[in-house]
Amino acid sequence: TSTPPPHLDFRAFVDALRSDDDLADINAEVDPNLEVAAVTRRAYELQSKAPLFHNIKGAHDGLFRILGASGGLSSDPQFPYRRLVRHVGLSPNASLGDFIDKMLSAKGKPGIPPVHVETGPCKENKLFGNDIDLTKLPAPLLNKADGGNYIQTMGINIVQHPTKAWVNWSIARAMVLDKTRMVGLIMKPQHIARIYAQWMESGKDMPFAIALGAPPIAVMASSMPLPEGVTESEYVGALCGEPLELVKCETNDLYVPARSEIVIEGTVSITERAKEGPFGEMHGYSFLDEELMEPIYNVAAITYRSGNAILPISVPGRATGPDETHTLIGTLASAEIRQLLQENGLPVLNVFTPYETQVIWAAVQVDRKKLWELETNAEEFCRKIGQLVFRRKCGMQIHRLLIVGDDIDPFNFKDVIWSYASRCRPGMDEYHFEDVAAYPLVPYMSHGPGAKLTGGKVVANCLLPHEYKQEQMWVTCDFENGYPEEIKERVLRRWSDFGL
Ligand SMILES: Cc1cc2c3c(c1C)C(C)(C)C[C@H]1C[C@@H](c4ccccc4)[C@]4(C(=O)NC(=O)N=C4N2C[C@H](O)[C@H](O)[C@H](O)COP(=O)(O)O)N31
Ligand SMILES: [K+]
Ligand SMILES: [Mn+2]
Repeated sequence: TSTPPPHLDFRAFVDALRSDDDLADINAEVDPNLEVAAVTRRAYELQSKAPLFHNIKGAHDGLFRILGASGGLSSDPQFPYRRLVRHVGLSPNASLGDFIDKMLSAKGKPGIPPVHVETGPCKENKLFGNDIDLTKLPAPLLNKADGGNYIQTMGINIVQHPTKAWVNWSIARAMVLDKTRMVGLIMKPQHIARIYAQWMESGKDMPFAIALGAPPIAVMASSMPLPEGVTESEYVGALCGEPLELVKCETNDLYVPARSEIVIEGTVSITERAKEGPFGEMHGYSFLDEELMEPIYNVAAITYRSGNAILPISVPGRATGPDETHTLIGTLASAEIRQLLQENGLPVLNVFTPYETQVIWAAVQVDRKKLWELETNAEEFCRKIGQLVFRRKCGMQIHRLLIVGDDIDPFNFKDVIWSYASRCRPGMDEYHFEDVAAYPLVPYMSHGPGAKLTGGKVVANCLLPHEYKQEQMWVTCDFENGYPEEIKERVLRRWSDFGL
């Protein structure tokens, strides 16, 4: 069979990065104890090529190579989002707006259920029972403060509701605990936690599978807060217009993408917990007192591709050069927030979480002409948006919404911060929400002055009062807006002659 396109096959995705000259094949031996992660972290921060480590110290029997920064910005400044949009089959010059449009393009369409195939590349090698020793795998230590080796940061956590009506795909971190066990974060209101709670009620351990090196477009849907009850694999089918191909797990009834690099399967205990973390997280902090007791994953089988399977990793941290917790989590939550606001009839054009705000803030771009028709005002409009976004799961990790006009590009932080700094009057233009669910991983919540789990959210109105009812009463003083077309054309034509 011919190799599927990059958005449906991880290996093809890696080859596409190589043909884009956006991949560094590193054959020198590299240590999974911090060195691999440090290289990856610097690759994000310098927006270098994605590092593919072919020679990991301690790798054996084809387990494993490591790919870092699969969701980082591309190394070509002309196409900064190329690596991202390759996940969803868009052309190299596609924008973040195109990426969001693509991920929302299956809304309202019926899901296309995956098809079950007999076997696939992920079945080429199988480990059971005594052959399994997670402590012998080169699972990377990602940050000097981490509490363990996080083998799972970019795989798809697959769990099924006990009624079998819903199979959820998400990304949730997990670290090696011992020979056959991991421990991983399972936190409300995430769907893995909702389904886990159902298994607890049923009194049975929760079957799981983690598919690492899964089809890139499936990784995107796994990182997207799709509505409760939506089976991500069916949404991906609708996105692609064709069903995903899945194979059955060895030790439970779950199904995984047939072309995955590595599959870890087993059951999550509903009784046993262990200390999880600390973990260098998405806001750029690793708190040394992070004492989480999280559920234990009991590993019953590991299956993997021949030819040296590849483990993708994410090394979260400061978004000086964004990593997957910014480029995937932020952008995909933005998509669902836009969908929510548009479905509620609000004149919202786009939503985006600026990397410079560590994706804790989201800019909401409003069509001002349509806003006039609502005959509303800042207080009423901002409160309505806050009530919608802050009371839904897709808004969980956003703590500040900036309401900006259509003269502002939400993907351009200089635009966003200009309107916030100059049009949002302190003490009068911000509407606070203290009774909504917070995102506890935000440092001023987990280690801040107030309650940890609720509040700390605000909607900032970055529109002047008259923009709610008429044309803006100012000329923006920049080259684009401050001069007639004829002058701008003349200046552009003569620019090089001026020697500027
Ligand atoms: C792309 C990506 C997403 C992540 C994560 C990571 C990466 C790379 C790592 C690197 C492992 C870091 C932590 C960060 C950590 C995290 C925890 C809560 C909120 C945001 C992040 C968490 C996690 O450990 N637990 C969790 O519940 N959700 C996570 N998400 C967000 C979820 O994948 C996202 O929210 C989806 O929508 C879930 O699907 P669902 O809607 O429930 O079907 N991880
Ligand atoms: K998901
Ligand atoms: Mn879900």
